[in-house]
Amino acid sequence: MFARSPSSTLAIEAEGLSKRFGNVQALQGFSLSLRPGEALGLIGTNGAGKSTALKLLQGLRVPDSGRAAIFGQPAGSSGAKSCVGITPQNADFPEQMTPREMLSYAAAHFQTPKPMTELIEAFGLNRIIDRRMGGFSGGESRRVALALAFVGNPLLVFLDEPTSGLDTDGQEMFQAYARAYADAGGSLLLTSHHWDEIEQICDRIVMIDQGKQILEGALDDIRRRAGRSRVSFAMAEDTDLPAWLIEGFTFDSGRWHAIAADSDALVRRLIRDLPRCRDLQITPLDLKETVAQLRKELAA
Ligand SMILES: Nc1ncnc2c1ncn2[C@@H]1O[C@H](COP(=O)(O)OP(=O)(O)OP(=O)(O)O)[C@@H](O)[C@H]1O
Repeated sequence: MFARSPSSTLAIEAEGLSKRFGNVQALQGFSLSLRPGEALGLIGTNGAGKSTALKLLQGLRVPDSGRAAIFGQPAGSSGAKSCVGITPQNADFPEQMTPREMLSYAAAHFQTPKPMTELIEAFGLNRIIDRRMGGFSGGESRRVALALAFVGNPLLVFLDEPTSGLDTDGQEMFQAYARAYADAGGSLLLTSHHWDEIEQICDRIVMIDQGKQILEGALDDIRRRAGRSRVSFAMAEDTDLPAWLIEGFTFDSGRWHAIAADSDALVRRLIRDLPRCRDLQITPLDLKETVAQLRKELAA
């Protein structure tokens, strides 16, 4: 379904990338290796340096220091570009063209482009594929932009906030396609503020804060490192509860919740002190909670 990488060469190999804009150190000493078939999520607050990192890796900006290679070729070189799919920075498509014309035009530049039918289905373009793009909604343009990233059947795709402006259907379609792309050997680097999207697609995350990498690892390792689970049970908010429980738990949507390092011990205590509690559950933390927990520990 998707192109396979030619060898075991790393899809991305970046070392010590730094970029300053005036007084702002947008990125400092950014290093990254991405293997074929890996999906990596770059996360961080607004202004953390994510788009800057992507632009340096795409060769759209020149770093002040450091170097980056794409499948062994300098970022921004024609060799690197031929391996890469990106979404256009602004989806200001020519108003008179249709998505079919635009995608066909782009496809003609690649040796083994994706079949049009696959892109139409993957990104839900059937209703708009033959409409002129003048007047397209933000979400419609975004769907075309995402299809453009994949049209050349690339070995590596860069996606900067791919689903911003997309409706739920569009988000789900994109997530399924991106995950299938990585499972078939494609490499993917995306930025997103949607934690659930990162969890759906990515194997690994890198977190940036004020231009510096502060957390990196496979999602499973990061969850293990956080070493916490959520313990929750169903009970009315106005129940008379033991004092220790009121201090440690919060109430939300009909359930009491706590984050615990030793969930078994907490459950034993609950059963002893609150035998009436119902539907006791131990669940893993979601990515947002896991990262918040690790950041708390790093700051301590
Ligand atoms: N061309 C530029 N000129 C001046 N400052 C810039 C420029 N590009 C980025 N910056 C600054 O560099 C910092 C990093 O910006 P960047 O766009 O990489 O952040 P980001 O993590 O992608 O943020 P967001 O989540 O808001 O998109 C910010 O403080 C931003 O204002």
